[in-house]
Amino acid sequence: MKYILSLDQGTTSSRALLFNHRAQVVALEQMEFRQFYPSPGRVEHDAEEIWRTQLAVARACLRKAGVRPEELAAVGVTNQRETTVIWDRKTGRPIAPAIVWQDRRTSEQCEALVTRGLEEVVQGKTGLRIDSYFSATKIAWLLDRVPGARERAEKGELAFGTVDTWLIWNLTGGKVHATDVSNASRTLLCDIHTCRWDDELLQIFNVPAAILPEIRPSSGDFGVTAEYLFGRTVPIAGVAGDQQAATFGQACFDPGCAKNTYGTGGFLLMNIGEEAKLSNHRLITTVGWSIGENRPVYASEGSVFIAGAVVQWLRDGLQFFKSAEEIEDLAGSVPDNGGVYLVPAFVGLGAPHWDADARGLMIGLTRGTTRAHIARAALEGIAFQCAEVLDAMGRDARMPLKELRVDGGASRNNLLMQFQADLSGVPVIRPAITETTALGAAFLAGLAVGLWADQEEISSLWRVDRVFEPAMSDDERDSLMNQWERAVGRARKWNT
Ligand SMILES: Nc1ncnc2c1ncn2[C@@H]1O[C@H](COP(=O)(O)OP(=O)(O)O)[C@@H](O)[C@H]1O
Ligand SMILES: O=P(O)(O)OC[C@H](O)CO
Repeated sequence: MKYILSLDQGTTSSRALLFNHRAQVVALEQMEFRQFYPSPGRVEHDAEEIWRTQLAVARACLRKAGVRPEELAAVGVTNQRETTVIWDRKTGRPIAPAIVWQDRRTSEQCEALVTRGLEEVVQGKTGLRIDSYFSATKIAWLLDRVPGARERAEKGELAFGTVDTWLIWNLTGGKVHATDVSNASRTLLCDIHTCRWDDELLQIFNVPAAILPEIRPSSGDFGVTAEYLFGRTVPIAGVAGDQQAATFGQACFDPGCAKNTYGTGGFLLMNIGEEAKLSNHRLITTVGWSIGENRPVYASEGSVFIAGAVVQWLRDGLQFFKSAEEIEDLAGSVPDNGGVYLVPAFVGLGAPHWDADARGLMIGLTRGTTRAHIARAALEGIAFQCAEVLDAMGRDARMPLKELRVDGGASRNNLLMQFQADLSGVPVIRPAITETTALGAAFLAGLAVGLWADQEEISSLWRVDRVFEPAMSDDERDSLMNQWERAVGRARKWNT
């Protein structure tokens, strides 16, 4: 029996999962690590702690399952995206804390680039917006602030990587400095049409080429693990950013197939095929993955900043209930929202509004409003935001969405899933294995080493747990969406 060890390095925890050839989870280990908030808007990680926890859970996972390293067919890596690490190639030590994707310290630099009129050329090449979310301005910030760093980077003494690259470097004992196309496409430095680093972009963002990793296909050769880590070498054969990996793990192989992850935030990705079409509706275009030498597959992406986090807020901030699951019964105890709308714009609004100054609001309150109505409005607010992104995706792709595949903690909520199906007018499908991120990396690795023959075989491993069919009339849906849009209109630009 052969297994795939999948390393899932997320924003708040490092996880390792072992999958067998039937794509079943054999063991899972997880460790949280520290978040640093040195000042408002800044979020940092200790890259060495990321590596330590990742290695620890990988070893613990093998121990727990009683699987020997020689039984591993390959290792897959998937990761929080955009987070930026720079280290010394000789010592392997980071020159500064990692700047996390949520960190807004480079917002001003981004605004300056937009003012210089560079948005169009950057969007045309990268599919992204000029925003501090992505890696490029984080790299320049580190090079300009850490004494001597820029000079050392130009001499080739320093290495940059997103978290995948950092893990691969450490897994291979410093032998491989590489990233995959999906992670490269999140840096603002990669031309997504050619999947190469682009000189004009490097110049715009002031990043020296000598610091960059090699870009490789997501399913392919990333070297082997150093012998001292697991007792023998194992090929690293699949690498992808976590949202792209989840899309692969959901077997969204056909254009028009979309997935939504309902975690802290919501990440919607739709397969748009082998051409990097840009969005006309304020979404971003990103590389999904590439298999060996095949053309890459692209995805349209919309991020909703607050999804499951609104449930956490009701639980911890307002003490509505003790555990997140309880929201379903509370919200289900009333037949509808009673006219209440909750726009969870706690940190502004993401796609498709991109309004950093929007703030949360609750509207439609009457003397008859109860906690149950508010709980229901909170769940509905998650679905409304996702429906707006889906609508933008549908209009961009000019193809009707066939179904929405879901995963993430809040996808366990049946009321929410039914409401999402009702609003979107398409079936919402929850798979049997909801560990789709780790599974996607495992699939990419397994394909490269021949554990699975092709994507058809993978599709046959993906199984449905439950389908939520839309059951709402068009009139009712239109009227709800209309009210939601009015509520969003009032939340926008509040912080100005
Ligand atoms: N039954 C539920 N109904 C609604 N939200 C839930 C439920 N269970 C968990 N959540 C929410 O899902 C989120 C956790 O999901 P998870 O996929 O683990 O997120 P992340 O990977 O972003 O940490 C939390 O924000 C939590 O409030
Ligand atoms: O680690 P997650 O699941 O919060 O995902 C983070 C995303 O990759 C950020 O773009």
